[in-house]
Amino acid sequence: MRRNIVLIGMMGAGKTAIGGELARRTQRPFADTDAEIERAAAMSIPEIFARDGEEFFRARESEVLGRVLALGNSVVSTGGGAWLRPENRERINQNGVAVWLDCDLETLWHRVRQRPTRPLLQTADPRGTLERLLTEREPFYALADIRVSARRGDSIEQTTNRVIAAINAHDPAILEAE
Ligand SMILES: Nc1ncnc2c1ncn2[C@@H]1O[C@H](COP(=O)(O)OP(=O)(O)OP(=O)(O)O)[C@@H](O)[C@H]1O
Ligand SMILES: O=C(O)C1=C[C@@H](O)[C@@H](O)[C@H](O)C1
Ligand SMILES: [Mg+2]
Repeated sequence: MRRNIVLIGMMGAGKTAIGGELARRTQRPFADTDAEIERAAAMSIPEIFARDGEEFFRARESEVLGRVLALGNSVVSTGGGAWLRPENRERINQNGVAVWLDCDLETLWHRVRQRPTRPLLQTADPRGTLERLLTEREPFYALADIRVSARRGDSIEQTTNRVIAAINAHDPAILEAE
């Protein structure tokens, strides 16, 4: 079994930020599906959504996810919507352990409100959209093997420590030296 550690959760939960730190701490390769999609397309995510639409983006996301999971023993940060596709959940569960960074609406909003990089939030009421997405998605995120609450007051280092502790509590073999 390839024990990837796969971070899932809402936009702004810290998947990219925590994933990078977790990879450094656990000495694993790091892959971020959003960054890989942007690199392969040589376009930003808003540009991909604008030119080719969300369905096209989701298809590229599934491809990239499959490719990075196949590397094995990596830390993989996903985009906020990746976990919602059943085929992606199945792939993640087959190739690693899913860690949900569970973050409250206020913290998410505080982090994403300044940035125009999330096309799904380009609506008349972005905070309301974020709240709706959180409500719709939470039951799916809750299917993850491991849940870590990404609390607002915690530093990236503190949250990473809690992710490592939660993985060890779930199955210490995941982080044992290979
Ligand atoms: N304790 C913390 N944990 C995580 N991120 C933090 C923390 N404190 C500040 N941040 C900042 O909040 C932002 C979190 O956004 P990040 O891009 O990591 O989220 P994401 O889950 O990858 O979102 P997306 O699904 O859009 O890719 C970053 O700018 C990060 O530096
Ligand atoms: O939550 C989502 O559906 C998304 C989150 C981002 O990571 C990007 O993957 C994209 O903006 C879509
Ligand atoms: Mg990210």
